[in-house]
Amino acid sequence: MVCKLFFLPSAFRRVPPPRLGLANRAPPPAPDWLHAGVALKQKVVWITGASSGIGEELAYQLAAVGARLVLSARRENELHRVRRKCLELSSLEEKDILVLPLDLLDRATHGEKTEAVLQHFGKIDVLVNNGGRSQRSLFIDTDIDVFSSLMDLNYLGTISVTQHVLRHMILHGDGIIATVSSIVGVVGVPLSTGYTASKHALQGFFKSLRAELTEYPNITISTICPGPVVSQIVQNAFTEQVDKAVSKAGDQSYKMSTEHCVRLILAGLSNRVKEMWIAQQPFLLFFYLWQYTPTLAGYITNLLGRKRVQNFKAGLDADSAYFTTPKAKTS
Ligand SMILES: NC(=O)c1ccc[n+]([C@@H]2O[C@H](COP(=O)([O-])OP(=O)(O)OC[C@H]3O[C@@H](n4cnc5c(N)ncnc54)[C@H](O)[C@@H]3O)[C@@H](O)[C@H]2O)c1
Repeated sequence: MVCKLFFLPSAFRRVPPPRLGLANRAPPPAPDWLHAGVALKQKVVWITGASSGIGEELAYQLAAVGARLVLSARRENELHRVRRKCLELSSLEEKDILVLPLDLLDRATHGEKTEAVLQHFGKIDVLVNNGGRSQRSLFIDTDIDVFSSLMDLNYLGTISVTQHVLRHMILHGDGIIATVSSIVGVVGVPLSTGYTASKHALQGFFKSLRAELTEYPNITISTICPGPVVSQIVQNAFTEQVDKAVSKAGDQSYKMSTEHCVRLILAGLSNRVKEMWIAQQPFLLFFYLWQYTPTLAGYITNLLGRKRVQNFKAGLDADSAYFTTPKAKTS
């Protein structure tokens, strides 16, 4: 049975409110039940997309609990920056953190990258499939190439690395494959049709893979579905054309802090939770509505979505438009 970890409002009342900004990142003291990350001490954890946002913060909090790390993304200099900070924050030694540049789109290299990790550490205990990009554009105005790029990166890139690592875990008989999906792996929202499709693809893929692996009870397939979290995700999102950048990332003040999200992810991973819904209200409510009352969920999403589309078309900050009257034009 798929066990979900629901982060209920009562659970949130036990931790300090999220703080904003990646710069302000010293974690507040966490209650005992969240210190479960210590179960990952000495484990070899490979994080893709470790150069910013959730992946970067995962590196810091995993280093702090003594996990040995493989840091992957495309920008090697950024990975070295993250590695230096991990060493500062922990008692890990240089050999405990491997910087391994990796492009999720370059699937031909994923086998040799996996071999490089095995050569360095001899094993992989946890793979965190975190690298990915979002989308901010209307379907009607978006090149089909953007949809292809989103699937190549978020879906095919992820399952390609997974396949190589899983072969090793099957030999070893143990491990965790954790994939950062999204709230849009469960619900549907406007302006992110291709992104939502790629995360739904991951959800379906990993549900099926989990069912294929019942002979290996010690291999855990975990999907992590965050709501909005402070990161570079909107800034890096695809738009109407593959090479067109988002003009302005918009307000992040309504999002969960990266530190808080990652602390909850570590609690889930330590307990081998198979699906995690991690969000502040009102986003958490949306998971429940889409899961249990989809007709009502669709009705509410259409009401909010209509406003979001109108704001987007008017050049306003569509992401904060759910809650506030947007003031700033995005371009
Ligand atoms: N921030 C949110 O609100 C949110 C919500 C739900 C899910 N997510 C998911 O969380 C994950 C991390 O995103 P984030 O929010 O930290 O955003 P981010 O943009 O800060 O980080 C994304 C990471 O993916 C890496 N990446 C992008 N393309 C890559 C490629 N071709 N090869 C290798 N690495 C690549 C980036 O370099 C970066 O390290 C993503 O899968 C995203 O879909 C984010």
